[in-house]
Amino acid sequence: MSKLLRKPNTEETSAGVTIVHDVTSGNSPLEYVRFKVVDLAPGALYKEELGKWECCIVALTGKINVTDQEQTFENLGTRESVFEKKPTDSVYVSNDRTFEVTAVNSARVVLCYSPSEKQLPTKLIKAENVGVEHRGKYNNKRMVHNMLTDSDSSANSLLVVEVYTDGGNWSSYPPHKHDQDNLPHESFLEETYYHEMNPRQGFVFQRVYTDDRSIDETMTVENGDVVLVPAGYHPVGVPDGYDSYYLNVMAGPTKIWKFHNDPAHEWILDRK
Ligand SMILES: O=C(O)C[C@@H](O)[C@H](O)C(=O)CO
Repeated sequence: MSKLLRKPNTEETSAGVTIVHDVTSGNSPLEYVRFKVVDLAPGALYKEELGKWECCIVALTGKINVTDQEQTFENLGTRESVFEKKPTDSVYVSNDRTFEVTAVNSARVVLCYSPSEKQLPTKLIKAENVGVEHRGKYNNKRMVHNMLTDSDSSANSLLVVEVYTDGGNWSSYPPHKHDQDNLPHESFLEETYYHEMNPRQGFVFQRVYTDDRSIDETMTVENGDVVLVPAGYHPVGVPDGYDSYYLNVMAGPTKIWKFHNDPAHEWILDRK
């Protein structure tokens, strides 16, 4: 299996808590992005001291309470399935704080991290304040939920978006990359993809490749998988009959998303 593809863990880690994914700099090629998916049974508690990491806690499905031990936000979460295709609530918690998440009912929580030194206020990102964007034409249509964008000063480094791609379409396409710290032309941002499919037995294909092909992996991605993008172009193709959801976390030395399209395929954008 590709080193860039991670399968979900289904074994309970402690009472009512399953760490489905845990991508760290120790077990991956990523230095700027850490990523975790946690399943909580009703009433279960997950607690973490952040140290020098900022974190965006996404109420992916189900309902949760979140506290940073000063403020508490209750009944966060808007959906039972990501395929309800409506935005959800998140909480931004800065470095050097401790947070707790308690499940009100059965919940899946996504934790998105990047290195951070400067403390910022804890912030509730309410579903109704998440920007919804429609991109693309022909078979390149997708819908994006912008939870933390590069123009949002709520976080130091983190970018978090959700992307819906209907069956038969492509996204992160034409292929683009952001692996050179060469602004204003291109920024360096690592990225993770957390994928789901509807119906859940579906699969999508994701290719991650660099110009020199030192990375060139084409992966069959199934429900609940994570794909790591340390560098390179990273398009996603979705077979007919199945809808795709993914959540992206991006971070790097500068919080600017300035991507570079693969020149071989950029013409896709110029079609009338
Ligand atoms: O517009 C899309 O297809 C989504 C992608 O831009 C995705 O968020 C990404 O690849 C970011 O670099």
